[in-house]
Amino acid sequence: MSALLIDGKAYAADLRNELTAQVAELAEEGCQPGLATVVAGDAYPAHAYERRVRRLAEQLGLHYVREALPADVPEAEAVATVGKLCSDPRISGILILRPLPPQVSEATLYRALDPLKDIESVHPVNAGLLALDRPRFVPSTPASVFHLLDRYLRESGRDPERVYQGSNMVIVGRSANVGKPAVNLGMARGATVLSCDVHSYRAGLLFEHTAHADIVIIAAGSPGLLRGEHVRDGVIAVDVGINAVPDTETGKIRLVGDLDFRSVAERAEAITPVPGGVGPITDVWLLRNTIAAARLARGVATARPWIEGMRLQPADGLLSAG
Ligand SMILES: Nc1nc(=O)c2c([nH]1)NC[C@@H]1CN(c3ccc(C(=O)N[C@@H](CCC(=O)O)C(=O)O)cc3)C=[N+]21
Repeated sequence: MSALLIDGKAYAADLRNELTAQVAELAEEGCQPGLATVVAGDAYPAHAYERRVRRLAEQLGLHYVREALPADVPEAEAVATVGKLCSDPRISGILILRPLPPQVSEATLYRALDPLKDIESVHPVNAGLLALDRPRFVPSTPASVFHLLDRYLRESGRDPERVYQGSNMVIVGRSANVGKPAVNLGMARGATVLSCDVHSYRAGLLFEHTAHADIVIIAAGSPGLLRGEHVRDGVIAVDVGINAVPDTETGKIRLVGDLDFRSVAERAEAITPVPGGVGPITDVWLLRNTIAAARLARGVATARPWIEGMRLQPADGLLSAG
């Protein structure tokens, strides 16, 4: 079987078009959503992603503010910067880029966020709402995974909910920003979800589990970890890995996923490529959450930033704006 390629770039382009229309709608009401990013230190991944996000925000015509802090920034100063952005009325959403320098605790900085501007749902209140299946914002990477799965299933003529409710979903990787929220999203859709991580691998269980999966979502940060012999024929494989590795022939650095693409594609029904799969949707979804935050701040009833096709109750009915 040679797998169907799920084209994340095309999906991202369609989503971008939707956002263009939403920004135009808000502009008619005199509202310009604003996105602020906080990047501390000089970690390449943080700066590369900030550039992606900034480019898209500017293309969409959002107000954009970038706070760049030095690598030795005291934690209190980073907290004060976030606090300043929280009280800036022009800012609808705030993205704190990872990784942070070691002296700045993610948990401390995330708690400084106004939950209504926390567009990655890293604040405990928003992470809790997501765990309760009532998300205010769905974090962009797991949201992109399920947006892509939803759309692929619908376009292949199936009802996503019925597929999820009858499926074994194996999620490899337990990060707070991808693996764990993805487990919640999978459960909220009725899938039978199994979460694996390095302990599953060390115990020799990982490949036993993936061999029975109908849907595999892998965000392990381990290039080519899952190979064709580790999955069953007909699996739907979603690769969230973004690993920079030297090309074996040219030695040039290239991006690869956590799937051994060629061997898994031989067995899968459908597979996402790296690059060109989940990645390109991520920054678009972040902007989607930013625009949703702007609409929520204006009390626009329809601003229910859940993923279409999910039976998730919107959070804004649950909490006051506090
Ligand atoms: N708070 C926070 N949230 C993040 O989501 C976050 C972060 N910090 N820090 C850095 C990482 C990195 N990250 C990427 C997202 C998409 C691509 C992406 O779209 N990659 C393209 C390829 C890009 C290229 O070719 O250079 C693709 O997969 O097709 C890459 C990297 C999000 N990050």
